[in-house]
Amino acid sequence: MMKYIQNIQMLNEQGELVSTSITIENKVIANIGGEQPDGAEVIDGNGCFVSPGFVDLHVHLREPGFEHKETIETGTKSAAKGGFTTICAMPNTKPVPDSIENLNLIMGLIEESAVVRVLPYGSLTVNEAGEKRTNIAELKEHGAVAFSDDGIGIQLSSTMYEQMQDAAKIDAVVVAHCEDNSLIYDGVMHEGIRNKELGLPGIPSICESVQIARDVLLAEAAGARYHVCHVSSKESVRAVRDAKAAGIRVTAEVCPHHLLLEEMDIPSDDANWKMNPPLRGKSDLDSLHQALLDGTIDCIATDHAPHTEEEKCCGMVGAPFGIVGFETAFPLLYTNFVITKKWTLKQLVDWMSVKPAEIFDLPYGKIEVGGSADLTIIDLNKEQTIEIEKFESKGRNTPFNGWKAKGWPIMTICGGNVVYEEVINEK
Ligand SMILES: NC(=O)N[C@@H](CC(=O)O)C(=O)O
Ligand SMILES: [Zn+2]
Ligand SMILES: [Zn+2]
Repeated sequence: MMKYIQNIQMLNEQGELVSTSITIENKVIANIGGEQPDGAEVIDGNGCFVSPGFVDLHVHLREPGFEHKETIETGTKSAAKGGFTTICAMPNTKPVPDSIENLNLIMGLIEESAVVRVLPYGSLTVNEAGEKRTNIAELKEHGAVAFSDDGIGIQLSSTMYEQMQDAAKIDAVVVAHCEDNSLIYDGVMHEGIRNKELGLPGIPSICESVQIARDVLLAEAAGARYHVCHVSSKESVRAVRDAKAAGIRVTAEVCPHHLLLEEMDIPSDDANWKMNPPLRGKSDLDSLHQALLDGTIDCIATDHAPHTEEEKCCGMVGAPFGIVGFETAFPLLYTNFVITKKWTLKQLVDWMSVKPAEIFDLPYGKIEVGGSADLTIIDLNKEQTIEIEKFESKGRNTPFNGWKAKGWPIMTICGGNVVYEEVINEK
């Protein structure tokens, strides 16, 4: 089976858009810029931009165990609509992928209902309880892409250190949600200015940065590859920057919401603005931007975290942390940072596809002959208002409802298959 995508624009090495065509044969890219082969199905790109399918190292699909929030089917349809073709699913499900049996169960569910490539994490501790260590070598052999207890920080230094030592032996990446439980203080948003105005308990930045500082030293001692989840504060940025300068094998991700919003944007005690880590101050936001530009932060990850309307209805205290991210990530970042000339399109594409794939040694994230045909066709001129009612995700929990943005994916191709196609009369 052959597909020929004609009349599309691709980024070259210099970051310029050039007109080209792409031939797909079975699951791979067979040719770039070639003639239309006989018998190929023709897809007209209408002069749109073609990006490597986005790669997201940090997502929550909720199945098994929390299907009322999201399922692998709805989560991956949401990912496809957002232009993502490879997503790494965090292990805070029920059961937790902490054993071969549980990991196999999850991989079976993925096989049954995922529309894009889902690579599951294994957990670092049994049931993400922070006590008994999992056998990560065994989990890796059975398909775990990397290891994390996302949702909760690893409190005990020795647990983290010993898992890092095991990870180093098999060249696995330890991925950390950094949060010192003794520094949460029952907070629901950033400990800064806005939480005081709203009368809500705050989470200080040290809750995150202290654990990152600990972990980079542990990673150095263990010789492990260490990746920091959702960096949110300037002190955390500094800890990562210093660690990189010291030659420690650390990488880091930042989420779109932490680049777009800060604490003073929070309009009211509304749980659609509640996520972990919280939106911090303007100086933190500025520092995250600087860190992306200077390479301290390596990539962008959505931390897509769906919850139900009932769970998010009634103020910050009591609501779970998290917001959805797949269907708004690219248009928001493109509109606010590429159109405004803060970033180039190539930088954004690198941070959303090339770099994340490299961090986990994945053979995706690039458009190259012989590579997997993972492509996202994007109409950079199409302007649309974000409407939660139109989400494929079951989650409607986002602070971005009603925002206008340009740059919408109109077709997503994963492993040669069209997994999302814009319905023209959708409006
Ligand atoms: N980010 C969040 O606010 N929530 C995530 C957990 C996590 O990423 O820490 C979730 O699973 O809901
Ligand atoms: Zn987390
Ligand atoms: Zn998460």
